[in-house]
Amino acid sequence: MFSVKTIPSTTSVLSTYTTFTATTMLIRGVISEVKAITSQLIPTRLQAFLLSKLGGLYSNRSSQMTLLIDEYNGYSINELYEASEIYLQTKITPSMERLKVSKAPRDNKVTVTIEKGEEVIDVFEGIQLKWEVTCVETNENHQGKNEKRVIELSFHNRFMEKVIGSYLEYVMEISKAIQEKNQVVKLSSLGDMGGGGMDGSWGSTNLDHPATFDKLAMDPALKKELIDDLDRFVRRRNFYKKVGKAWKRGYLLYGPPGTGKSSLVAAMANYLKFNVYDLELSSIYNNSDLRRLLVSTRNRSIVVIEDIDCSIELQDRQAGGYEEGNRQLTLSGLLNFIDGLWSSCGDERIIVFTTNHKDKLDPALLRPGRMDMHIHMSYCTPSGFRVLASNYLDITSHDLFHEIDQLLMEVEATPAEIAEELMRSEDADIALEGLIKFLQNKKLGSGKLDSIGEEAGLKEENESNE
Ligand SMILES: Nc1ncnc2c1ncn2[C@@H]1O[C@H](COP(=O)(O)OP(=O)(O)OP(=O)(O)O)[C@@H](O)[C@H]1O
Ligand SMILES: [Mg+2]
Repeated sequence: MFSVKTIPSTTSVLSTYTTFTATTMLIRGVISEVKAITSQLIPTRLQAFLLSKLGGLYSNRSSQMTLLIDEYNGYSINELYEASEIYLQTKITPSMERLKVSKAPRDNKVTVTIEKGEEVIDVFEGIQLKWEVTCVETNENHQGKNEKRVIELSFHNRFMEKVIGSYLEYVMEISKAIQEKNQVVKLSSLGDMGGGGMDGSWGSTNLDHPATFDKLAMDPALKKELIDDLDRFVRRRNFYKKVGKAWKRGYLLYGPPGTGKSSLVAAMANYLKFNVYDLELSSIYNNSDLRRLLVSTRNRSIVVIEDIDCSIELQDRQAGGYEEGNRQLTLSGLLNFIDGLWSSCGDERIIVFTTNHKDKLDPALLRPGRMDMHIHMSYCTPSGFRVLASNYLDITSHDLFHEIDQLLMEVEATPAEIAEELMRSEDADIALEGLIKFLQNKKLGSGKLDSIGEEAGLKEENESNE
């Protein structure tokens, strides 16, 4: 029997195991071959010497098995790495010499993680395991660095199956529970955002957006429909499996600027606790970049493409510069990834497109089944105004509400505009009067009014003109 210590370069647990078995068999094969050859050609003493050397290469090694857990798995994040990192946070002891501490804007506490070079000893069902955080140099560029972190897990090789079958599962479970407890929704964008890569990889930060469905001024029935739709979506894992559909959902948000499309995306993310990937198409040059980025997004996430009409237009203009067929980002490329490749390589994915001009969109995007729900975000209604008044002024009724309701039915004002007016004063009377003035001005189309009296007069005049 020869024992080997394999250092598989792959990070997948299953393929690690396969490599292990294959390598053992290969070495056994080589040794028996050498035995066969040496017995024919080489004197017996030399034979013994050679075999002892060759055998020693392996048999003198310890029976220790080391699994390497890479930070990246090709272009995508290695979930096992993340899980291990989080799990190791629970194993920190005062005897460690170096630890890493950090705090992200929306986190309510500091995070302590193990720094490279530190070791952690763990015991699981009687098995002793050693964790070690290391750093290796690499030719690939990850987030602007030429090194990547690797976590090593060592144990006696006879526990291989148990470690892979139960221990790593256990590590994943513990880390998931910790993540759920400290859940902070992340926003990932292209380019440099702290941890972000200038190399065109995702950089992420905590999504520091307070938007929630409660605070959103939108048609109450539509809001309810959307929340129900999201609830149904996350509940239906088995349904999607059963009908053989990828577990994803697409939403198209359309409406004028300032009606809350971006806020709605944040509200969805905060509601579901899904991370958001802000995919800016103008910084992507071709379909393969797009593919790489989409493949490296995680499960339980929302990919947002804002202003889809402009993004595609921009790409078309650039297209002139990129003549070679595949060096180009195309709408059909985008749709292919959304329908095909990307959607089948992950779970619980939501994609959101926003646009100010639904009519300008390529009909391919609007085809039934492509975006599951089209959501119209529109000008502020009286019921929307109630939500804003309660958000900004903490009031649920006021004498001036009736007049404002009337104006809102005649004037197109976005929730963003109303919100801006309501923020002008903490005094509800002043703020609401200011809002009335603003709406009346808008109704007139122009002109500045000085006093409420004049406004009332102008309003009547205006009405009689109509
Ligand atoms: N429906 C809304 N409910 C509550 N607040 C809103 C709403 N719409 C806009 N606001 C306020 O206006 C600001 C701008 O809105 P937001 O960025 O969500 O609009 P948008 O529709 O995405 O605009 P654009 O088309 O320009 O991207 C928000 O931060 C929020 O304070
Ligand atoms: Mg927006």
